Amino acid sequence: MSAALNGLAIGVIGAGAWGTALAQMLASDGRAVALWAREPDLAATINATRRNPTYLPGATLAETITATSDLAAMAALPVLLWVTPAQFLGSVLSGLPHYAGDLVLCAKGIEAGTGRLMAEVARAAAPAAQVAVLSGPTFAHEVAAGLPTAVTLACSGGDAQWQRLAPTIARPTFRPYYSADVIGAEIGGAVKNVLAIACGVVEGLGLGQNARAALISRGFAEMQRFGLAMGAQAETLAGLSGLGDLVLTCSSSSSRNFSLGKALGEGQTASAALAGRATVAEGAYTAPVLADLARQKGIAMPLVDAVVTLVQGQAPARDVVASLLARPLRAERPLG
Ligand SMILES: NC(=O)c1ccc[n+]([C@@H]2O[C@H](COP(=O)([O-])OP(=O)(O)OC[C@H]3O[C@@H](n4cnc5c(N)ncnc54)[C@H](O)[C@@H]3O)[C@@H](O)[C@H]2O)c1
Ligand SMILES: O=P(O)(O)OC[C@H](O)CO
Repeated sequence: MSAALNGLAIGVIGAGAWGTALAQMLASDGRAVALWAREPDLAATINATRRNPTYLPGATLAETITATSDLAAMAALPVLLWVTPAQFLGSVLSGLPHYAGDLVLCAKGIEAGTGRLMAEVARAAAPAAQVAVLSGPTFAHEVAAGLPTAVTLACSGGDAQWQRLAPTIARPTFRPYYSADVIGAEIGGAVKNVLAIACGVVEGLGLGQNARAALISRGFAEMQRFGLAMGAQAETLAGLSGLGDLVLTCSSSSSRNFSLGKALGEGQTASAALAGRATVAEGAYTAPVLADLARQKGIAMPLVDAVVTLVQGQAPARDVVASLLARPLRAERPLG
């Protein structure tokens, strides 16, 4: 299989919904793309049937996508889009410790146990790699279908890395926008997943559109407080990878995080709502570590705390909403 990857410009690590959709988008103009699947039988299925029935059913994949489960073979590619879920970035990347190409991180989350953002995890596992972050409002099935999509591409290597990556990643309906703010791009994606669970709860409880808009706005205030304290730039948080993705994910049950919250709001227990999911709702894993980081920094994130209470099954959704509404009245300013 590795011979088949010789000379390819780009590969995707992780054949979940997002990795598969990114491979499909990259192959949309006939370019060859390598797609690494953790599951060997899934790699074989993709090559034989041009389908990923486990994670992206419905899409017919381009002939120029070559799937493999040989991780070492991917090291030869100069650009890798890394799309394993956040909690598995370190373990999978440790299989390519000497990778020295462009490593474009696409997972949205914070590592539980360590509190590390994705770029920090990546730099520890593959110190020679040049890290970038791709994040924004991007439902996988829409990208796979070729619908117009815009993302933030935050490059730790600045303009020189952007000049390398933009032509490799951009396609007529997929527009990356340049940023040098890696931390800001990471924080927007990680925090919005947690807030999307809260928006799903609002939907599940039938609390209405006013409540959801209030939650998006006050949730954005929490994202800003946390992000700025972590060194993010305000304009990144207000851009595609922050507010843009928050609005998308908080508005649709196409979001796994939103649908998890909806199930909780409808009265399912957290353990039942989380059990048996083949797909990942990153916010459930990020919420506790995000709340810990915020506490350590003295940053108030009441909505994030509420999501932690819910995903840890400590109280039913109605009680959690009642305590949020009973909080003392205060000034609106987001950073106060
Ligand atoms: N699906 C989307 O629309 C979308 C869009 C943008 C970003 N993302 C982000 O992309 C990342 C991947 O999400 P997805 O939707 O592709 O995943 P998914 O839910 O479709 O699939 C789960 C993935 O996890 C992998 N996995 C399971 N156990 C593993 C393990 N022990 N070690 C390594 N990998 C393991 C599976 O192989 C599979 O690739 C997440 O951080 C998600 O937030 C998803
Ligand atoms: O389905 P979700 O909740 O993981 O969200 C998918 C993407 O992150 C939306 O941008």
